[in-house]
Amino acid sequence: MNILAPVRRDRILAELPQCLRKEAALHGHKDFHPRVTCACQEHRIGTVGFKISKVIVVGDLSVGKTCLINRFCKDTFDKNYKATIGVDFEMERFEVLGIPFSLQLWDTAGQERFKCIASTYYRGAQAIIIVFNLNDVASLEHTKQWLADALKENDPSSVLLFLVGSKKDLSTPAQYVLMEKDALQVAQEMKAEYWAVSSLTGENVREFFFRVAALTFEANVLAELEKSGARRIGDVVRINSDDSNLYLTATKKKPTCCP
Ligand SMILES: Nc1nc2c(ncn2[C@@H]2O[C@H](COP(=O)(O)OP(=O)(O)OP(=O)(O)O)[C@@H](O)[C@H]2O)c(=O)[nH]1
Repeated sequence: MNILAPVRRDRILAELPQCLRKEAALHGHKDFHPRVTCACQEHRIGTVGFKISKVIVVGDLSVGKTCLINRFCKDTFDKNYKATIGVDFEMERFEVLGIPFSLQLWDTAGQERFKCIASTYYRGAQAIIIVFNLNDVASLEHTKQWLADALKENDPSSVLLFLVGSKKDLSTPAQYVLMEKDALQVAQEMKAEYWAVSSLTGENVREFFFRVAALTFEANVLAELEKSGARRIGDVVRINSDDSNLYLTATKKKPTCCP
């Protein structure tokens, strides 16, 4: 029996959402990777692991991490500051290329005194969102330390990074241009994708989280296909350590559309 309600109609991704700035994008492809599209079309998406991805949101206190998550998940905005104590958690459900997919969004505390509690939740993230305030250059400088701390608990070669400037509504266009120049440079050094958002007005919030969902989904499916690649027809399977080899033979119809 399926006890989950259907995914909201406005959480369905049939195409790859585009980046904000090509200079600092995780990749500039227009579509999902062909292997991912193909595997989803044929429902060859294997084990369940990749259908949920853990995402942690880190950054200085009061940069707007909680407001960012609340704008996306609940479409609310609170102008009063309430510090996050340790961590909070939201689960957001999507459908990507016809496949149900969820993001676990971990909102962590920026205040120093709660940081050690929050950091115990960093492990096992597939994506790290590092937030800074577009009107506070110190918060941008601190993003490098936030990233270093988060990466101590994660595999830097497989985790996706997003650098997000918040409170865009408070910047004048001239201030914004200056800040963006520095932020793009930091994003390029970190190999992160850059976004600028406002949780007050909602500018770019939905676009940003759709991009996070799409890219983590894509990375997960590719990793899953990579793992199961060892079990493809024609591959050598080594048994024990006695040098005997077996070759997998065709037991299933070969996929028709895979590159
Ligand atoms: N104008 C404006 N204010 C914002 C925006 N986002 C957040 N704020 C305000 O900034 C303050 C801090 O926001 P939070 O989301 O609680 O900050 P946080 O990063 O979660 O803070 P910690 O939990 O201490 O780490 C609140 O008063 C929010 O109303 C925004 O986009 N525009």
